Amino acid sequence: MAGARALIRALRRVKIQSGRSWKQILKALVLLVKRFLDNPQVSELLRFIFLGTIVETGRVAGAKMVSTASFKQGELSYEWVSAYIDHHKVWNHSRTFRVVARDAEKMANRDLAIGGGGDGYPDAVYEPSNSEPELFHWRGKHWITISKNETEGSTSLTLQVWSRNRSVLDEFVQESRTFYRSSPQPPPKQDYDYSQSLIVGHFNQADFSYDWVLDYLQSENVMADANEFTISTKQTDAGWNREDAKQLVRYVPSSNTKQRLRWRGHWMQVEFVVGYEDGNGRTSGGSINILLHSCDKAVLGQFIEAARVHYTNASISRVTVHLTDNYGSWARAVTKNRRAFSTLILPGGIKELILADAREFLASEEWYTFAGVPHRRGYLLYGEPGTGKSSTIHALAGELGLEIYFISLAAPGIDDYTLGRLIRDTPSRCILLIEDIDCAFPSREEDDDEPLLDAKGNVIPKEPIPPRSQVTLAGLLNVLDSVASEEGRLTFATTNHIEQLDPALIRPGRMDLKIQYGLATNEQLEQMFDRFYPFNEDSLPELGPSIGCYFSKTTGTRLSASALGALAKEFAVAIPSGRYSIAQLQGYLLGSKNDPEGALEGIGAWIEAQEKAKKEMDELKQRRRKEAALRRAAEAAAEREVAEALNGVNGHVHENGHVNGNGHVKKLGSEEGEASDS
Ligand SMILES: Nc1ncnc2c1ncn2[C@@H]1O[C@H](COP(=O)(O)OP(=O)(O)OP(=O)(O)O)[C@@H](O)[C@H]1O
Repeated sequence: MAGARALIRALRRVKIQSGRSWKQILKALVLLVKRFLDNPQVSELLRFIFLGTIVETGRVAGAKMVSTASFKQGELSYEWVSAYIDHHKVWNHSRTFRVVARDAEKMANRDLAIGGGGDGYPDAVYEPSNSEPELFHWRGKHWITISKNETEGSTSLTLQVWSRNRSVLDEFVQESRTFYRSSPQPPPKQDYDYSQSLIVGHFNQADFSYDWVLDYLQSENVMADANEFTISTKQTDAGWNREDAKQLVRYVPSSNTKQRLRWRGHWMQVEFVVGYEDGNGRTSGGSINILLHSCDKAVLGQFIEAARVHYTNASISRVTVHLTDNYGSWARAVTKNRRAFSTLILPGGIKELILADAREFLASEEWYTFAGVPHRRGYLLYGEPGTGKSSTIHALAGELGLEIYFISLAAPGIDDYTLGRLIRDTPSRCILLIEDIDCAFPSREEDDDEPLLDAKGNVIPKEPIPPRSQVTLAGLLNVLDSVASEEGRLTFATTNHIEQLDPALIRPGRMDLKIQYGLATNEQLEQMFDRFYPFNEDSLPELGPSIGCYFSKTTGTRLSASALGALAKEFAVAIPSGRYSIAQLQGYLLGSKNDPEGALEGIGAWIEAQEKAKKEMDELKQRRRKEAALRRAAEAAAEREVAEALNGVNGHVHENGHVNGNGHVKKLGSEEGEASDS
């Protein structure tokens, strides 16, 4: 408007100054404009401006008609949209692909694979790559152009939704998300860090939750989808292949394989990171990483709780023993079949006493708190080897439903510091088992005798000397008294040499109940025979000898319960009481598993052989000791002779000042000697 007014004012001034009429002035003006437009450059410029205005107006109007969104790989939203458009076969008309070799069976859109006809060889699969925009007629009413861009390792999808209403894009994204969440097809394996959007849980092998999760995942058959395995024949790996738990070859997850499974409506990715093996064949440092397709932390909590409950239930029939690694951490757990308490053969009332004591202790936590007494209890089981100390602890753990945390004080890497850490890391209500506690104190005299030889000149093995421990008495006492030991923990220590233990270690408060395990009494021997040869009425004699059904060698008839009882009594009295361990006799009876009469018949000869071997060994030891004593006496006499001879010389040397103040003779040829000679 301002421009038009200025033009009118200018024309007025021209009219006044020139004295021409308005008609003449306008005519001149039209002529001027016409000349100007006749100039081709000017007209071209004007046309350009005109067209530009139209295009720009169209573009602005068009931009209001389309919603654009891009999705970058590495973001979960990319996976939603990608899975959704794969499902709708958007790329089927594309002409730009990358061809990869995959198993077409596992592809979301199998139309993009050139199948090999099930020949067991990978198929050629077309993966859409940098593409021209593809048109997708979504829900039959909205047009969406989708293009894929790959530049320098970064991939993205760009969507243009042709609608004036942005809510169409919202709905599309929402639908992709829902589709992805509820898809029966497992989500693709993720290599990206989704910790910003999803819950990620790391379960380290050193933590007990690792065992829960491992056990739980085994039961969920997580390996079903895997295509990378380590083949194992170890019994401890049983479970990853559930089809036949007894088969010898097992498929265990290889390092860093990622498996997907759906858990209570949530997809999760399980990454199994294999640890490293130490010199003793124990692995540590492994982990299980779980990427949970949820951002609700409560879901992770539920998962852990489910794993814990599953583990606890599964352990009811088994006893779990936790072992340490070479670095002083809890490394792995092994499970053993529970040993029935009734299979322990101990003199009257001992096992009942231990069980009742432990039960009473576990049930009286409140009392301990009330009385201000640390809630812990120590048991020392001592006595001859092979008399049932370890077996008692395993049976007790099964009976009380507790796990065993086993520490060998002689294990490499266990010192005062690591021992303290191990104890701190054990949960409350467990059995802490410290085996061969005497090896913590190197007071035991080393047997430095020369090896004993038998009649044939073979070396007779010595009684094994427990390896020395780096743990000190003070360190062990500290750990036993520490606050960390006050949480309802039963500490069991075993030893074959109670006489070598410091009284401070076994005083009440540290070791509250001390139980001696002796060699088998007649009562125990009878019980043992009964356990080996029980009578089972239900066993069918026609099937031949079996557990609970034995036959007489002389008559060929089945042995009755009373006949077996009589054999047991005879067996017990045939063996001198307190002479052999249960383990020794167990070894003997294993040779006549289905033959009680044979076991009784052979026991005399067995005892004879044992006694003979023992006598020979004692004689040999005695002879050797005598020889060693004689040899030492001869050596001492020879040393004395040399010393006396030297003393004679020293009488002379002394004058030259060569005997030191302590009466010790300086070594000839030593610096001092040489100096004085010169
Ligand atoms: N009292 C027992 N009752 C039942 N079985 C026993 C008994 N004593 C020994 N055994 C059997 O003998 C074997 C060794 O027993 P165990 O390891 O419990 O003995 P230990 O006293 O702990 O020996 P060590 O002192 O050498 O460790 C086991 O197979 C066990 O079944």
